[in-house]
Amino acid sequence: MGLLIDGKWHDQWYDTKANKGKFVRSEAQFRNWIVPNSLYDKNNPKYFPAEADRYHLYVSLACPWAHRTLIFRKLKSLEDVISVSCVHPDMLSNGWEFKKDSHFLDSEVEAGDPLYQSKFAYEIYTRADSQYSGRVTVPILWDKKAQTIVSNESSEIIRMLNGAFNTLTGNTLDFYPEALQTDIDQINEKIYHTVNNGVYKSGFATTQEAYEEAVMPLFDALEGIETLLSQQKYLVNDSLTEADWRLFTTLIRFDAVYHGHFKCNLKRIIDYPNINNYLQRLYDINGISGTVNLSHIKRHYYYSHDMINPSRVVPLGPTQLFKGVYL
Ligand SMILES: N[C@@H](CCC(=O)N[C@@H](CS)C(=O)NCC(=O)O)C(=O)O
Repeated sequence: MGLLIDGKWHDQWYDTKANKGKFVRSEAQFRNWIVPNSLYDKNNPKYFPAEADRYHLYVSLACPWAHRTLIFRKLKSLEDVISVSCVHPDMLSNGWEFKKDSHFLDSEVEAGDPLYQSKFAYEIYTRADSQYSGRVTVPILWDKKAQTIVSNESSEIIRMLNGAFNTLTGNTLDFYPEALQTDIDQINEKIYHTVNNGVYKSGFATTQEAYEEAVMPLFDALEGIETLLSQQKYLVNDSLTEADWRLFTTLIRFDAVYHGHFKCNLKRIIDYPNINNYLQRLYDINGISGTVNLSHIKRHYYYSHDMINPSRVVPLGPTQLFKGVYL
């Protein structure tokens, strides 16, 4: 675990001392946009055109943020338009690595860096900006033509995948429809702070206060979601939207890693009947179960974060991913 400073790799853990034991997530730095051809303006340096076989996604199958982008690639029929490859689940002193390892092969996503045969993900960042300073995170949306990073912010990548490539794929499903955008933004904001990032704030906290400050709102939010889902099918009424997929990637990891490893153990997801039915509904959508790789998920968290789990022993359970789905 580490970061780049002026293009040089430094091995260091998150500095929670500066924030009274709290984990504070840094902002992603590459924030360009792939836009539909009708909106493309070559004079705007932030805009990239929607083209087939031009972009590559570097993901970790363990990472909930990267998982969002894999889901959108699937939902929006982009498998033949945007290529993908994944890092090894162990994120150690060199950060994410492109190691091929027969124990962690995935049936859908190839391992490694097929474009440049890099050893480490930080090489992708320095290829885009040789003086880059900051964290080396996944997902990375890479432009093979301009040889640069379009975006390393999952919430924005999924918006691009949702809307920019429709004329190429003919897939016009819309998970961020205009009429629901205010509601989606509102629920996203709450769930991001309390749940998506809430599990990390709990797990990476280095004081009791910082931990409790994160874990209590997390479970309040889960109770609220459980109640909401007793009245409606999805987070925004009965429409399946981006908000559901953003929540899904945290929920699907919860009982396997966040409950134990991140000390989010007031309850398990399996204890919430409505959330379980909801998870089942999402998991059963065509192609989604194939984006969930529990062996990468468990190995990554328990093995990489040795300051939380010094023995690096990976627990065998749980036996169910959620109610009714056995591992
Ligand atoms: N804002 C980013 C966050 C991505 C992120 O933090 N990814 C984690 C993996 S789950 C990572 O790569 N962490 C490496 C690090 O922080 O050094 C997004 O949503 O795309």
